[in-house]
Amino acid sequence: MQCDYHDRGLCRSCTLIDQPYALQLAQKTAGVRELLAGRGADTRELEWLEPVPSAEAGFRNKAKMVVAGSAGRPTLGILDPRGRGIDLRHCPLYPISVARALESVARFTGELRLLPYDVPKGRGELKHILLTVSPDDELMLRFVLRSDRQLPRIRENLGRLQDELPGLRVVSANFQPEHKAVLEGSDEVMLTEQDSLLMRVNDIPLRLRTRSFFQTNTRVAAALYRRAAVWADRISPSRVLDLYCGVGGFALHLSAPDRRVLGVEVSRGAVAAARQAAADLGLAGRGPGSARFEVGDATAWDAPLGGAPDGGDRPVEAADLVVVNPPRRGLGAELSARLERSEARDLIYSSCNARSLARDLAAMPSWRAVEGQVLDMFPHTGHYEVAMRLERR
Ligand SMILES: C[S@@+](CC[C@H](N)C(=O)[O-])C[C@H]1O[C@@H](n2cnc3c(N)ncnc32)[C@H](O)[C@@H]1O
Repeated sequence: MQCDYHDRGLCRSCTLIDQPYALQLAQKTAGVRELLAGRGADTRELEWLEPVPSAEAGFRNKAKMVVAGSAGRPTLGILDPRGRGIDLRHCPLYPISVARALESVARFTGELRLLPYDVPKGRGELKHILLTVSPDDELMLRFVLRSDRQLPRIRENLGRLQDELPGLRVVSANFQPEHKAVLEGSDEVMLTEQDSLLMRVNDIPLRLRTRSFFQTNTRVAAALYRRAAVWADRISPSRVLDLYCGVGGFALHLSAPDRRVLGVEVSRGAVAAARQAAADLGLAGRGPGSARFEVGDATAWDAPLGGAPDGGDRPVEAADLVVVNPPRRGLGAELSARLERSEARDLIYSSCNARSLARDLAAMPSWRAVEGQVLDMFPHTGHYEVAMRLERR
């Protein structure tokens, strides 16, 4: 893929962009095999499935843009080493609809003369623009501001931006008052009535709220959830536990009339969104065919899963199939130990960091890896997703 920003030395985020895509994919596949084999995971019976490639351009569903420049002529992109803005609004990783929307947003903030936050001087109001696009080309826009001073002006004029961007469904203002390199703060106000973006993935109507995680490459995420669903159908579990469930991508793809699915996630907004999607699909409740979501720390989760033979609740360790999809840091010692002594017979581990995956698998010697697949969620970088199916030895 060719990128002007890269060729002109303005952006170096895509470290592998000069390598042909097929080579990138082959290196990722070879890299994960080597890493797992070298760290003590039981991979003797591991069969690798064909890797899932990504589109080379237009695959990222979320743009996280630092705003800099002047009030009348903002830049949306990154900062150079001296804190000056580099405009990346036509970055080829984003779909055309995102580039168009960023044009409109830049014009809008310029017309309102919202002063970009100046990092070296610690002055200004507008820090970041966060824009997410759904598979139906609908948009969620979040203004990250230093304070609420400019909020009334944004509110008053928002109708103009909505007229220009008919797909703009969700708009919010997030406040990040501190002078530090953090993308967003903990306070957020909605500027539209609609508070979640419909993210239809494989016909499952997931809902994304403002501060929740969503896989950044929607098409590859769709392949990941389909892969997990195929594995689950083969395993045919009656109780599924989805730890680190986010807005419910795995849990809702794995639901079936004879299964109870429980998702656990630390973010309240994500759990609310997952519950809404479950209700939309008619999966609310606790019985067979239900998908339930609870707020909790996955590493310490001990609420009951439901479905005991006596009609009562069973401990969570009694899940037949556990799905884990942790952040880059992985499961850690505590959860690895719980999975090691759990009653579960099957485990699906989806990881965006093969190093922490390898460490966790080495800490769970009673599990053997039987199938694995690299899913290239992040082309042109060294990162990738890897999905593993494990069975109790
Ligand atoms: C890689 S994302 C996976 C989300 C989801 N499985 C999906 O496919 O979109 C990791 C998720 O774990 C959540 N998380 C982080 N630490 C957690 C913890 N200790 N307990 C539960 N959830 C946690 C994050 O909020 C995030 O939603």
